[in-house]
Amino acid sequence: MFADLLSPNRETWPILAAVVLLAIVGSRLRAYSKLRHIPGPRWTGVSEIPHIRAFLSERCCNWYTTVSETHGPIARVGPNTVLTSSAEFWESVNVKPGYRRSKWFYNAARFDWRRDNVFTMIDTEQHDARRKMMAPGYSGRENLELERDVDKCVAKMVHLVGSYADKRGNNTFDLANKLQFLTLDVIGLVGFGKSFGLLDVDADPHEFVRSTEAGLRRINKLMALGLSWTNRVPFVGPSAELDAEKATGFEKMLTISSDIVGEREKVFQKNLQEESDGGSSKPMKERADMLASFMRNGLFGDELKTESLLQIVAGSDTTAGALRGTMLYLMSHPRVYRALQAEIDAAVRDGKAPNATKSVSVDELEEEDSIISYAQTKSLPYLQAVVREGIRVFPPLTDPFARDVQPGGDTVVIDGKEVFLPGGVSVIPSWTAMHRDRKLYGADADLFRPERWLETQEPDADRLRAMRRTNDLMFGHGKYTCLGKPVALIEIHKTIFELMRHFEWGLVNPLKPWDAASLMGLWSIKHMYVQASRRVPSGA
Ligand code: HEM
Repeated sequence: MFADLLSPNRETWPILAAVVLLAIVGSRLRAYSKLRHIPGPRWTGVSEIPHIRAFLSERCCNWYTTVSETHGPIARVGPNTVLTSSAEFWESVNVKPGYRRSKWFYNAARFDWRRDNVFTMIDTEQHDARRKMMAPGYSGRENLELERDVDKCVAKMVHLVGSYADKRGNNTFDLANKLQFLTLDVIGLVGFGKSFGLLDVDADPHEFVRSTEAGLRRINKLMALGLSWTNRVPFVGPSAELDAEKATGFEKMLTISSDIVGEREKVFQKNLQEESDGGSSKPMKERADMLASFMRNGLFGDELKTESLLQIVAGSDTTAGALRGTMLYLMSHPRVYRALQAEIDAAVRDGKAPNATKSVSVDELEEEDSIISYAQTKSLPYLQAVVREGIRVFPPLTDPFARDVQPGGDTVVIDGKEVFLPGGVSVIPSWTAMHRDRKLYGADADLFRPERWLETQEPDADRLRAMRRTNDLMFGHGKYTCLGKPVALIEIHKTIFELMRHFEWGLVNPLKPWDAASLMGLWSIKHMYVQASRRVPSGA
């Protein structure tokens, strides 16, 4: 009989087929039994196909929102995966010691098969040690040039938009594209001490934008098909080896960043040597920026290059997404648009913001104090509320950022009910559902209404605190909190203030304001055509 099965004939084929079928059914039933107590869309208990299809549609976030609305704050989206819109639970997932990042998502985000960066590190001790070396550089503490660098780029952005506003004839332009130039230039200057110069030439000669989108699309597919592990396979996974021949794309980005980092490291090491030989303390005289801080904290060589490249990937699409979303909602909500401009004009009149309205040349705009300072933006409550509301109604992150439940499993309380999660199950945040939770934000949670951040006083102080905590989750939590949060917040507040102070905005096609795809948890947005015209602030 056994010998017959090894060399099947007409009679043994059906037996073989039945055994295979039974094995498949058995494995699916075992998979189903794991999360059968958690509701979810049909087939998700036994198959990954619905989730894979959602990833490949490049609108997975929409599916997540529907699933959360239909099945509640914890829902099953695959035989081993749950989705949560509970802010409290997601917060706890990020601080409980046994939970760790899920390989299937974070491995896909690797851009070199040889090494991880701080974002892709699964091992928590390794992650914590690397993060410690980098945190001072990302904060303003050891990065004294941070705000000034952002100012230079925002000034160039205002100048570029002004050049379109002054154009005769068709003066429309793709705001999504210009905002990406801005965020890339900021990362270049803040992270490497050298801007990529995209705003200067109003072009992307090395095709950074196109290549980033293509790279994200590729890894989105890898992740969807369960092939993230290939990113760790020697010579199969992506490589950070330089190909000097490549004049464009990700390789060019790599060459440019690698050259700058290499140069800076040489100077740093030389100064360090002189210092230890008894010379002056030159390393401290270096540009006090992110790179210098990383090196002062012991990050060198390939690790330094990898982490520097991570800034570009982690910091450009995210911040550009937040800016695009907020500008779109402002343009489509005239009441909010006018209220923000009224606060901006009053701030300029009352001396709470620099009066730069007459200065239109880029040199003048770059002059000290022509761009609102970050400290000044904090005295503008409506602007603060607009920024919070912008990332709430249009979360700049879309998909996974998954975590694995601790090996022994965990019993969690969601909406007052105890739920057991077996060890190794992946937990995914449902960003939009979490940030539009009606119980927390009220019946109008879907509406762009910045006032909600201002009107909640006693006896609702607790609710306001909960709203802020939930909103802050957009930048991660605990030891995974976004390292670039200070950079992003400085950039977003300043940019929204200056774009709304200097220009009136209109959408070219309100029926289809942009083309958007969700790739690896980030928005890839283009074709956001707008018209901007110069404005004279009231009372100026
Ligand atoms: C609106 C803009 C941004 C948003 C919404 C955002 C969001 C996030 C989130 C949610 C995480 C945590 C990921 C996780 O839980 O695994 C994160 C991590 C990170 N972000 Fe951001 N980010 C933004 C801008 C930036 C910028 C501008 C930079 C760089 C200058 C940056 C650099 C990083 C880095 C290096 C990490 C990894 C931190 C770690 O693993 O310890 N981000 N970001």
